[in-house]
Amino acid sequence: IHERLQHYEESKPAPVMDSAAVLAQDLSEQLKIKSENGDIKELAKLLENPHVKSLLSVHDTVAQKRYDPELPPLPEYLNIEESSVKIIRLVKNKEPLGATIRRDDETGAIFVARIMRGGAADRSGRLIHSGDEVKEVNGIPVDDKKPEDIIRILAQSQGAITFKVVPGLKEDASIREPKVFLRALFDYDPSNDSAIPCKEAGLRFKKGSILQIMSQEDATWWQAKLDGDANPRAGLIPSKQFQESRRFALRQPAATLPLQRTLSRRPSSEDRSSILSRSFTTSSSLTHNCPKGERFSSSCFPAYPLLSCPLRRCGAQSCLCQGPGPSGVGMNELKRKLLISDPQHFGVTIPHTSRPKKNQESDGVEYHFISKHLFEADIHNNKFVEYGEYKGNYYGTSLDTLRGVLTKKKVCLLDVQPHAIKLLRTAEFKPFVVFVKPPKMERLRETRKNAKIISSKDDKGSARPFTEEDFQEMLNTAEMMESQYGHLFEKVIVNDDLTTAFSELQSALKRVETGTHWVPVSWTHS
Ligand SMILES: Nc1ncnc2c1ncn2[C@@H]1O[C@H](COP(=O)(O)OP(=O)(O)OP(=O)(O)O)[C@@H](O)[C@H]1O
Repeated sequence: IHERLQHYEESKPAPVMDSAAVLAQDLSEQLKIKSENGDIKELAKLLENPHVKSLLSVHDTVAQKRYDPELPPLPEYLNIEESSVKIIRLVKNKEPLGATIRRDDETGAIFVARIMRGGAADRSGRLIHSGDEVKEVNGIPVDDKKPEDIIRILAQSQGAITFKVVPGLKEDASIREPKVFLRALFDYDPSNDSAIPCKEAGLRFKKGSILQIMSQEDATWWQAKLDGDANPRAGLIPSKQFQESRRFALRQPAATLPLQRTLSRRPSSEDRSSILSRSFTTSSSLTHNCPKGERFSSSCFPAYPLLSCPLRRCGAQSCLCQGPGPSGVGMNELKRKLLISDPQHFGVTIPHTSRPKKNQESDGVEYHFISKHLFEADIHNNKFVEYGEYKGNYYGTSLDTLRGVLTKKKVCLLDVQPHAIKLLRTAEFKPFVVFVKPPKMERLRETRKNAKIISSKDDKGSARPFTEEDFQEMLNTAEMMESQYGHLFEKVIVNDDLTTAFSELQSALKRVETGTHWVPVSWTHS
């Protein structure tokens, strides 16, 4: 009946009047006076029929929207506990009820542990709440039952289910909770999670999925939905705090990320003519403006969040950050291709240096040449996205040069270290961070057969063919970087075949610039 009536909910039939019973009564009185006609007699008889009278009375009740049952007053002898019992009838079809239960170890009482947002119980007008004590299900007392038995009764029931509950006192705070969106930074499968209170209620998701957090009422188990999922019912996921505490407990002593990429890069103008390869961090004497505790070292790994900060959909982004990628993986090659593909649309920054200008160089072309004193003052005033020192000279990318590219309405292509990405993750720069990673060893050997790497080990920085060690180092570094900084990357591109990787990068950028995508809420405030 419930399902059939739902059909009428859409057409919303409106009553012509809400006092049909009174009208029928009046009519019936008048018809009695003129009872000689056969038809009139029949109509009068019909209107006197108790079933018709009841039908019209029900019609009027519905038309007047007087649904609330008129309950008899509570008997005075009822004790407080009995007076707080509620009988609830829910209509359930094949989908799960959307509630989990728990048993109090001391008293054996069964409680509603949580109501899954958007589930059948939740949609039935929030009649049941977490914290309610369940006394009976379909007339069967549950105090001697295990939660599994009750779940079985519930799973087998269809149609109306009757609960007798003692309402809990706790207010359902989650109704007022704002719904937040987060990006998952790990894969989760509830069937492999021994800690989850109910595996069936768990939500499976993949790293990178956007989760709509429906309830954070429980500090350990949040309720979430996958963004865009038509199923209205939320599932359980470990809360941010809980997942991070578990990961912390399991964490291995952190390995040291090889300084290879940071230390192996060479001053650009000395080694490369291309304006795109303005890397300047080169020797082991390098110093970064990396905040304390965020260098590539074992003792100070950043706390890697497993769920991102709150997100919101937003339009185009202004700055493409590549990196940190392993040396030789092809970042400059991809950057060069992008710039050639649309020089009006993409731009790069020109670095600053404190080294003396060479004869063939011009200020503002290869570098902005400034004095060591001024460079140090700019470091002090946090004017650099990142900087380094090589052979006693400073090299760095300033925030102002980045702003200069952006004011020309260009997308700035930057190749920076993780700490710099963090610095740039603001409403002003809105970076889209791409991590370029190498393919498997066999494919590296195949694709890089004729490619040359610019050697960082010899000081002249000459180009030479890739060696097995280069490939291995590239793979190891990529793995380390992904595991430590994966949460900063919006897109991971495997640079196997260069043309394929390039078109993947191009279409990702196009999507970002033309469509909407998820960015931290804080970026959308300004
Ligand atoms: N997919 C690919 N297939 C074949 N060769 C490639 C591919 N990608 C890049 N290369 C070649 O590998 C070499 C190194 O590439 P590139 O200079 O772009 O790396 P990089 O990541 O910028 O290195 P570094 O950070 O050390 O400057 C170049 O000769 C480039 O042409």
